[in-house]
Amino acid sequence: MRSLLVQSFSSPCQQVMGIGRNRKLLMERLVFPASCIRAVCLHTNVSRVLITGALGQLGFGLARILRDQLGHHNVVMSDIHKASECVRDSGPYVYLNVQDQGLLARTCVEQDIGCIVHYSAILSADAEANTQRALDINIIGLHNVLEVSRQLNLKLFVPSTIGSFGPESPRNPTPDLAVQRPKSLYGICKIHAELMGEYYHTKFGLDFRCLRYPGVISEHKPGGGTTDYALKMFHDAVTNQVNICCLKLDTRLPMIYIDDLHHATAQYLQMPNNLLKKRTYNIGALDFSPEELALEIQKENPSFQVTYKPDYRQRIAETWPEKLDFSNAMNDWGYRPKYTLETACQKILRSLKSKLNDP
Ligand SMILES: NC(=O)C1=CN([C@@H]2O[C@H](COP(=O)(O)OP(=O)(O)OC[C@H]3O[C@@H](n4cnc5c(N)ncnc54)[C@H](O)[C@@H]3O)[C@@H](O)[C@H]2O)C=CC1
Ligand SMILES: CC(=O)[C@H](N)C(=O)O
Repeated sequence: MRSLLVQSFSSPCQQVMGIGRNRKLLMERLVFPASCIRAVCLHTNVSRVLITGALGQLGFGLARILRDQLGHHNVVMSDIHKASECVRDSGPYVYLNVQDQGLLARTCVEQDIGCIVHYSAILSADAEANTQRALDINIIGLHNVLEVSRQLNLKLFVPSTIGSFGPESPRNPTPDLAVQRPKSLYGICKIHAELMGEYYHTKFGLDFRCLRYPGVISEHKPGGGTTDYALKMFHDAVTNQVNICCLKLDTRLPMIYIDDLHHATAQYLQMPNNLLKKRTYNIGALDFSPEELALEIQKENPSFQVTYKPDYRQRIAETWPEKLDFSNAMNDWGYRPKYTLETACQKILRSLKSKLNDP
């Protein structure tokens, strides 16, 4: 019984970690409740997932989903800052600067890592303001992660972005395969990541996986991205009711609600290699302009007002796609986003309001 339980637990993990096909076939015939599977996970010697840059907008939410699937202790969050108590209480957390290849390799060995989710990055607006830092983290950090993954035979997920396309790409819709001549430094770093990952896959057999994320909307505070204008709108809507938007009112961009993004990422990580026809997929969901977002927010907050004062971020945004074609992700591995602009806005605003009232 114990060995069957151990094998059944491995079903989700095994796909993330790339365990053998025969065990997978056996496991597919065994069905156990999730609680039982999770309990066994904690006591089994499986390799684990490391998330770099995990204290940003996306790391914690993905860690939560992967921990539900793989077991609490099998997902290690890492970043260069001190983690909050809430993060430290949630599971393993280590300091890790991705510019230090030795420390990265050592962390992977000591923590028994089988898969890296590489979230460390300098986003588009911040990269324009700090070229050297962006090159150090987005290029050198990526090279370190690729090399360590190759040397230790790890699975590697690196997100790309709508920013990897440029003004010469078809913009509505933008397919997976298109001309990619990005004009922002961030976009140049990300197309480099896509191409290097695919090169390592072809040349060294690295299990490299990449999704081109749209702008992510969530309750998170705005950070260094161009699409973070939307996060700022949500926060301003629940605090001072006025917002100055850094983009023109009709700048349409592809976006996604954070829960859809995390579920898609976790699902893609678990896909068996034989179902993947590509290593890099677009995942779209929503597309809207600042004006359309403001109107949606006004349905919940009628007194909310926006003034449009485009700055350097407008020049970045207008070279990006308006809408992504994500039919390959739907056909090859069953990607299905759930949230509409309306349902995502309601969820974000209600949650921000309740936090404001009960911090
Ligand atoms: N949030 C979004 O809308 C989108 C994000 N992405 C990609 O998803 C990934 C995660 O994005 P977010 O969480 O939003 O970014 P974020 O900017 O919120 O977080 C990035 C994290 O990287 C960490 N970091 C910076 N330098 C580091 C270093 N030397 N070593 C280790 N960590 C370091 C930062 O401390 C930060 O916590 C990034 O690769 C980003 O390019 C792609 C498209 C859209
Ligand atoms: C779309 C992205 O990659 C990011 N949110 C940014 O705006 O830089």
